[in-house]
Amino acid sequence: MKTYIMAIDQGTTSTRAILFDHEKRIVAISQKETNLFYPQPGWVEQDANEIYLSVLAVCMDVVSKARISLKQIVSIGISNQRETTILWDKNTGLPVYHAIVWQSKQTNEICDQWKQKGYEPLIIEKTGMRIDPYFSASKIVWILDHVEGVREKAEKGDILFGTVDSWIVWKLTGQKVHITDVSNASRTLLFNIENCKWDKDLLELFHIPSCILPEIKPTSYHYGNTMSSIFLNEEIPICSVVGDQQAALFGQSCFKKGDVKNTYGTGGFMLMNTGDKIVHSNSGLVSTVAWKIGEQVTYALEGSIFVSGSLIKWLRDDLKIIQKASDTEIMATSVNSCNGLYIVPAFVGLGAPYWNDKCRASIFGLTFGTNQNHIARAALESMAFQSKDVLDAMVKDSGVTLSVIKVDGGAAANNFLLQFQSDILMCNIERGKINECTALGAAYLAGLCCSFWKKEDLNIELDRVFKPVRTKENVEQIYAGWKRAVHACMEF
Ligand SMILES: Nc1ncnc2c1ncn2[C@@H]1O[C@H](COP(=O)(O)OP(=O)(O)O)[C@@H](O)[C@H]1O
Ligand SMILES: O=P(O)(O)OC[C@H](O)CO
Repeated sequence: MKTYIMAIDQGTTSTRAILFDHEKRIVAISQKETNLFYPQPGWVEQDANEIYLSVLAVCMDVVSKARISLKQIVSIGISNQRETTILWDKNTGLPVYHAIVWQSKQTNEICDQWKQKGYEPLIIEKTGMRIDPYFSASKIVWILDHVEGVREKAEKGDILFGTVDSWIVWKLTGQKVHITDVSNASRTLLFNIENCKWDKDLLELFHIPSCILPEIKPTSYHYGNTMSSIFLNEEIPICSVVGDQQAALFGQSCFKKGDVKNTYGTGGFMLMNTGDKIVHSNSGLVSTVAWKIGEQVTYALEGSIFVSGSLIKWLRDDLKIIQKASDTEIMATSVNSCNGLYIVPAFVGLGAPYWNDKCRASIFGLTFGTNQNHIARAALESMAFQSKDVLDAMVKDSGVTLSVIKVDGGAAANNFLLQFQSDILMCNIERGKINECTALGAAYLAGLCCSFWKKEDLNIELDRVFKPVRTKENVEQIYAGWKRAVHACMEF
C-alpha cells in the first residue's frame, strides 16, 4: 500500500491540504479561501470556526481528489499563520471572540502603555521580540479585558488560549490535546527563548493567567491522533506543528547556519537560520525559534513584513484594476519603469525594520502619465524594496554576506517580482520546483517524526535562478527613492 504525509497549511487568506508521497512529490492539493473581517480601521479578524471548518473541508477534499483511503495517510503535519490569537471556552468549545489576526492593530494602546511603563528592554531580552500589536500577548489581554466575563472565566480555568495551531489540534483531537510547539510559542511574547518555557515574569507583568496556556512541545513530535469520528473512523497521528515561516525555512532545506529564505505570502518574511545561537538584532529584526527536533533547538533571525501579497489582493478586490494576481506580471513588464511612482503599503503600519504601527499606506509620485500598469509595477516593486530593507538589516546583524536567497509563497510565481528582487538585492534568487515550501516543511517535520523520511532524504530541487542584471548606480538611485517615500509616509 502506498503511503502519504498530509500537510495542512493554514495561511492567513486560505487553508490548504497537500498530500506528499515518499518521493516528496505533490500528489494532490485542495485549497479553500478564508474570510478576513475589518470591523474598524486597522483591525483584522477571522472566524475561528470557519478556519477549523476549512481545515476539515480541504483534508476530505484532498483525499478524494487523490483517490486514496485515509488509511494511507501515515501522519499529518500542520503549519499555520502565526501570532493570530484565539481564546475559547473549554466547556462549550466555542471561541469567545473572533480570532484576532497577526496584522491587526486594535491593541495599539495596550502596547503603547507597555512601552511607556518601560517594559521593552526586558521583553526583548527574554523573548527576542519587541512590543508590537503583531505578537499575541496584547491580543490576549485585549480579549480578556474587552469581552465581558472572559477574564473571570479565565481565572477560574475555563478559558483556553491558542494560536491557530493549538486551536486546530485541540479540535482535531476531539477537544483533548491543548498544545503548541516552540516555533509558535516563540511568537506570543510570553515565551522565554533561552529556556524555551512560558515566562512567569512576563505573564505576571501582562496579567495573563498561566492556566489558559497550551503545553509547549517540540516541532516534530507525536502530539496525539485525530479523533476517530472526524476522519471516517481513522485515527491519524499528528506529527508536526510549526509556524508557517519556520516551516518554509525547513521546507527550503535551510538547515545550515546562514541559510536564508524569503516567503511572499499575505505578508513577506525573510528568515536566516542562526543555528543553536540566538542572534539579538540591533537593526529592527526579531530572534525566533526555528524548530526543536528532539532536544536540539535551532534559532532564526527574522524580518517580518506586514503587507506583501495582500497589496496585490487589494488591487484585485478593492481597486479592481486586476482580475487575478498573476495579471500584475504582464502589466508590470508592459512598462519600462514606474516613472517615479512608489507605493508604501503601510495598510497596518510598517513591520521590520521600521516598526511603526501608526503610519498608513501612501502613494507617491502620481502624474497624469500614471496608469494601471505603473500601479501594478509599483506594487510589485514595493514588495522587493521591503525585502531589501530587511536583507540590509540581516547582513548588519549577522555579519553574513548573502549571495543566494531562496524564495517561495504565492507571489513567488511572479517572474517580474523575482527578477526585480534579484536586481535590487544584488544577489541570486532561487525558486524551487515546489513552491509550497511551507506545506513541504510541515510534511518533512511530520515525516521525520514517524520515520517516513530521514534527514538526509530532505532537499529542494531548483526550478529557476534569477540573477542581477542592473547596474549598481541604477539600483542605488531607485532604492533611494523608496527610502524617501518610506520616510515621507512615516512623517505624514
Ligand atoms: N502571480 C502573483 N503575483 C503577485 N502576487 C501573487 C501572485 N499569486 C499570488 N499572489 C499573492 O500571494 C498571496 C497568496 O500567497 P500565499 O502564499 O497563498 O499566502 P498565505 O499563505 O499568506 O495565505 C496573495 O496575497 C496574492 O495576492
Ligand atoms: O499567512 P502568511 O503565510 O503570510 O503568514 C503569516 C505569518 O505567519 C504571520 O507572522
